[in-house]
Amino acid sequence: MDKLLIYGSKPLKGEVCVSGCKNSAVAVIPAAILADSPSTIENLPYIDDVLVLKDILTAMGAKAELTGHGSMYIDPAGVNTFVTPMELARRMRASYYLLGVLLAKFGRAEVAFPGGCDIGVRPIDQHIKGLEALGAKVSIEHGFIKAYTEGLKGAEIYLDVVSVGATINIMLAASMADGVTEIVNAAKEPHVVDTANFLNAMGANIKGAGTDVVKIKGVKALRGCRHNIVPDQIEAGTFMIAAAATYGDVVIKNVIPVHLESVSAKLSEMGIEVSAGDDFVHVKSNGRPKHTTVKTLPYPGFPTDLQQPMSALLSVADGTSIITENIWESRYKHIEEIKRMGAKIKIEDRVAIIDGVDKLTGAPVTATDLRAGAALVVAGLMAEGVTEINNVKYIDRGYENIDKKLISLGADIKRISI
Ligand SMILES: CC(=O)N[C@H]1[C@@H](OP(=O)(O)OP(=O)(O)OC[C@H]2O[C@@H](n3ccc(=O)[nH]c3=O)[C@H](O)[C@@H]2O)O[C@H](CO)[C@@H](O)[C@@H]1O
Ligand SMILES: C=C(OP(=O)(O)O)C(=O)O
Repeated sequence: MDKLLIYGSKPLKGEVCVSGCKNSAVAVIPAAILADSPSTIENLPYIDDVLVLKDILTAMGAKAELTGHGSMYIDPAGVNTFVTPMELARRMRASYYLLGVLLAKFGRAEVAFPGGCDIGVRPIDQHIKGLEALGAKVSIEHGFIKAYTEGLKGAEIYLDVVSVGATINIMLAASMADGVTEIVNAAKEPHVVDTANFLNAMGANIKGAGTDVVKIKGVKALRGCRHNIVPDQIEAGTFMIAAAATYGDVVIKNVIPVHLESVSAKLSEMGIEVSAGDDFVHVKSNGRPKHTTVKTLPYPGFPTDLQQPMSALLSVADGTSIITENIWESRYKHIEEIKRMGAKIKIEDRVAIIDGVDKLTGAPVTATDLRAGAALVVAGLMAEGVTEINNVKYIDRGYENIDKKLISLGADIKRISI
């Protein structure tokens, strides 16, 4: 298992290009098998989740091939099963999108219970409620979610909680249902919109993605298309935070600045210079950030996926900062690790009280999940001395070449393969 050695206290300077969005890629790739002809997906991040999905589709009979950097050709013609391979499906969260996809395609789906980051209880009751409203019978048996329908029919579905996964899964299933589906209290994240755009490019009729109410008029068939994945706003936000943490001066390219408004606003409040162009943001910091409060919320609120990297930055802010994690109840596992580096943080239920210290010092630490890993990278970049990050596999699930990109900005990082 790889580890990273970060020799910290080096300001990041220069330009870095953001890859395609993980959470969009993991929805669009399975969606491609809804079509009756091949698709080419471009701007895909080269990360473990994408490679696992490629293997899942291949195991199910599709032709899924990487055709150059960031590009995957998917021919669904050979897909011959409604059962997902358990071992592969459990290696990621978003394998559950095959539930909506296979139900729409075959009227049956057997999808292994998904894995993904251990950041709290991750129920799927809203996915199930939505699929049942469309006319599926759903049961949980032997580690599989099994769904069956005589024919999906459009319905109005009110989500009790704003859920990215449930919104996308229902959209996938409803795209070829008979009649109109309305998802009320839908998630508005950029990856929800990107998935709807992909489905529409294949011939679906989805309106309102990016608002609270998504309307899907079912169509008889979908055809393959070419699609460019939107930039990853979480990777972009991580680089923005890393630039601020190292008193750096970084232009982050290939982004959609409006997707980053909550992060830009928060960094600006903390005294960090943030400016934006059409497809880039520029982050410049000359000194210690001011303390602040952060509350994680569904989009367009501050994203939970950036809470962990942000907490690393706040550990050296001037004064006491308060973070409230409203989405996942166990998303503070990185805090014990950052405390080994000298941070002063107290957790009370969903609130982290962070007393900013003058500096962090490098230590051996372990990533417990993807964004915990990103937080430790940010901490390591600003710490005095060497930080050794173990369990880098979690980081590789969601960041393409994080070490190489940071090295290109002047960081001193070594990857050790054990
Ligand atoms: C692959 C992917 O896109 N992952 C993202 C997705 O995860 P994921 O789609 O799993 O997260 P959701 O948006 O569904 O979860 C949001 C909240 O709703 C709750 N909930 C969710 C579903 C459900 O059926 N019942 C229920 O109660 C969850 O416990 C959580 O508190 O959105 C999260 C919130 O932005 C991000 O942290 C993840 O990076
Ligand atoms: C929690 C995350 O991912 P997943 O839902 O794939 O586990 C994440 O991207 O931060």
